[in-house]
Amino acid sequence: MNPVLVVHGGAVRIVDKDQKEPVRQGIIRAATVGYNILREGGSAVDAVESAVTVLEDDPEFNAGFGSVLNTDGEVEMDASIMNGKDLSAGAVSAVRCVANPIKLARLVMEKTPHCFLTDQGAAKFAAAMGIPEVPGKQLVTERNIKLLEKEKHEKDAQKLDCQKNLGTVGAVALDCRGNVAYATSTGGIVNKMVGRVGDTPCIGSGGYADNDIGAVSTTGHGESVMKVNLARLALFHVEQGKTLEEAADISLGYMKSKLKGLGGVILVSKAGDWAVKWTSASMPWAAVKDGKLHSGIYLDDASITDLP
Ligand SMILES: CC(C)C[C@H](NC(=O)C[C@H](N)C(=O)O)C(=O)O
Repeated sequence: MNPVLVVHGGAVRIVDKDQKEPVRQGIIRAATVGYNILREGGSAVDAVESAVTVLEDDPEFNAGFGSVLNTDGEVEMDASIMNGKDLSAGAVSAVRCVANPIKLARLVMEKTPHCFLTDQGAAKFAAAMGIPEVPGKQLVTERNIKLLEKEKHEKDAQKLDCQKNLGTVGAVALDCRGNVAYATSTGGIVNKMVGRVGDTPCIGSGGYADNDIGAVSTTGHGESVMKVNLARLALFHVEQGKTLEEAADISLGYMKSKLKGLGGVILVSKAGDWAVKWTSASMPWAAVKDGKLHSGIYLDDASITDLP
């Protein structure tokens, strides 16, 4: 089986001119790291975890270091991961002082009898697993302090603003043994209430993976994504015989028509097909298959190159 790796860097985002290149570079770096794991025979779970870790460490994206701030000016992060082989899943929400929430989500999946830990319990578990605590302030970037200030001064703060600098991250993979997996990680939405949990850690909303169908990772307005179970909905349509592109269009279209919710999805099928779709202004993405790297940010700027 030829491995496939797809990553995204969030939806509803107008990438500033001076940010376009670092965003593209970050996405390509993550795709390359993930794909190299698959190429060397590694598992889909390892590949998606590593790709998302690269993006959590990159301040250009709204996950890990670079996460947007809640109304108290703090970082609270959500993440989830799923193994399509046995439907095992792990998630964390409202975690504050870890560098890589996706690694913690994987530990929840593999080292506990549960699939979802939150807030203080997640922090305790992280400490028990020997994950170093990072001071919350270390995750806060100057850009996100400014973004929160701007958001607080805007009258219509609840309205989705396409100028906001956002960038939830996610990955899906198919490995050479035919296993699929997804990972998604986010700082959520700027100026969110303390304790607000979005779609990203919710299995079926932030992502889904089943070897009999494929894998999906989502981004978008969390309150909308959750209400339609966007990831599972997309895979349902694949199960019903739709192509990946059709399934993505139908499920994103449903979210838009029912809730005016915008977002994006990346998908890989068990057969090794892949698709990327969004209803927002843009979505940085990259996909690697057969050594070819496909990437883009807007609708009309997809490019194909050989993987370095
Ligand atoms: C404004 C939104 C649509 C932008 C999008 N945000 C998320 O994906 C947030 C995540 N789904 C949540 O709700 O917690 C982004 O980061 O690109």
